[in-house]
Amino acid sequence: MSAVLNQIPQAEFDAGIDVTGRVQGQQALLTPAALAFLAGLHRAFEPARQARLAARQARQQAFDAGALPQFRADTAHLRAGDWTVTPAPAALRDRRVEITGPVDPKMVINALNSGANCYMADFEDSTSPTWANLITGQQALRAAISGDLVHEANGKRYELRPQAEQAVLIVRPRGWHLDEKHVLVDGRRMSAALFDAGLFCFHNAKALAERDRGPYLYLPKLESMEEAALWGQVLDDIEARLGLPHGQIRVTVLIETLPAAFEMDEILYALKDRIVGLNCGRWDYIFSYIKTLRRHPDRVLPERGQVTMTQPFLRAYSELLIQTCHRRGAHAMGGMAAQIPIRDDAAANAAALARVRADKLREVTAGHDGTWVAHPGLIAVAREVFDARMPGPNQLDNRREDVHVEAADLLQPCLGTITRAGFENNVEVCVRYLAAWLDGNGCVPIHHLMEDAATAEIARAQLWQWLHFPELGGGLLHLDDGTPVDFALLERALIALPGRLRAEPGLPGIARVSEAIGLLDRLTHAETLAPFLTLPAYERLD
Ligand SMILES: CC(=O)SCCNC(=O)CCNC(=O)[C@H](O)C(C)(C)COP(=O)(O)OP(=O)(O)OC[C@H]1O[C@@H](n2cnc3c(N)ncnc32)[C@H](O)[C@@H]1OP(=O)(O)O
Ligand SMILES: O=CC(=O)O
Ligand SMILES: [Mg+2]
Repeated sequence: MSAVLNQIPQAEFDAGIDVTGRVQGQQALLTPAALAFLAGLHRAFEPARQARLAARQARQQAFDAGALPQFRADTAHLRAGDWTVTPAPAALRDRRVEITGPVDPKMVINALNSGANCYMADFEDSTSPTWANLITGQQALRAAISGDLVHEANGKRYELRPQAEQAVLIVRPRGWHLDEKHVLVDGRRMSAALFDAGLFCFHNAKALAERDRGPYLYLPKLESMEEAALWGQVLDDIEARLGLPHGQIRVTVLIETLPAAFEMDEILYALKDRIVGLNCGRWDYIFSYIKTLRRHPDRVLPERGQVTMTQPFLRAYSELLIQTCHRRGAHAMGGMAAQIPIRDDAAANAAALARVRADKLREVTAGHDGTWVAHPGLIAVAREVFDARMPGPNQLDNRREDVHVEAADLLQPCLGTITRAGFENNVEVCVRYLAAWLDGNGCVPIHHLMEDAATAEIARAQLWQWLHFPELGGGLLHLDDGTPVDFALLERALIALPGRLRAEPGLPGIARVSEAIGLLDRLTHAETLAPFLTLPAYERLD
């Protein structure tokens, strides 16, 4: 890359910005220039962010009143048009295996060294956004990029492999809906998305450009083309202020909300100069299906474990994503199987790996260009499956012209049941995950499955919808053994939990279990489904 970058702008102390969090060493990140840069982003884009969040609410009101998502009439010309996105940079042409994970220094080193093609460093679904986690994560990424990151834990020293052998770094900032309460600009909380993405780009864009890379971002939880366009404006502005060439920052967008599945072409178009691909964020997508259609009793989902990617509505979503991406020259990334290695039980471990293998085989056969793994122990399985079926760096030329997905296919009801084990598992996952999250841990293994904010949201939203089913006009739901699904059932499950959890030694977040139970109880009793679990939980963090 030959572009000459301007110096990062120097700035005077900005009296309008107030940092309320304190973590050792944060001054090196939150310099006057960095803070002025963040304040500039806030002042330029906060009104537009709020307008987009209000538009989400208005759209949800229409869905609650009976409307169903549909393809937009006003953008039919974009869907019909013949255009493609800017080709991927060399570093992102082959991304067959991407490892994801939180941003603590050990994880960052392990993920970059893991042998995966890319590492998605996650400030989102798998990070509990305590101030300490955010600052430590930004420090770790900055040190990793400059080659200085080392870490010591449990008598072991962690060092990075040479840069040429490291996974390509992609960073996932938090979504539009979240605030960063530790940074106030003119007395108002700034957007968490702008904080994460802005701070990362401010400190690392130049060093990445010198390596022929750029800040590469994964953008989560978008609901519309206008939200994508807002990201486009933000990234244009970041590039202009940092003196980066236009298009240096490249993005992959997660299609993980039901409304966004109806605007995939539009989202690609809105970010045409910088988008590299779309990703099937299946867990948030299932959550969003429940949330969007929460007042449509004819579309209630069965228990979480039965909602697999082979269900017709999920198959339609992934196939439409592949077809849309490949028509536009963009990568169609697959998603995350929830199984993780099981250390102390060989048979269970083999079964978990077989589930992962089957999931990856489905993805590569359908035409995905790469996939996600949650744990280094799964890289070999994913790579083997993709290597066997994808000889080139990607399969953009697999156009999937056989796919014909209509709105009704994306909205199809899903057959299945609710068992007692399924109901109780939802309760347990919510409580255990919330307790861990409140304790600062955003990703935990529960019953040998990876649980993060997205998987926990499915459990939380299902409980709300099932328990409110009579008010939604659906009548009382019953478990497959005939037991009514009512608040008494929830109470019985909640009462039994603390004793059971205390018996498990070393459970993450055990001290916060009562608080988690209280929060889940309030969220499930509330008249309306709260848009995100992490909104009320965040008020209790730190
Ligand atoms: C819906 C979505 O958004 S999916 C994307 C978000 N989710 C994720 O990114 C999942 C990330 N994964 C994880 O956090 C973890 O793998 C968990 C919580 C699922 C399991 O964690 P653990 O039970 O602690 O894993 P385990 O003990 O087997 O780890 C073994 C080693 O692998 C490392 N490891 C585990 N997962 C990862 C990872 N994703 N990236 C890098 N290293 C990892 C551990 O740090 C540990 O290293 P060490 O031996 O040097 O101490
Ligand atoms: O972010 C990924 C998802 O599945 O949700
Ligand atoms: Mg997600």
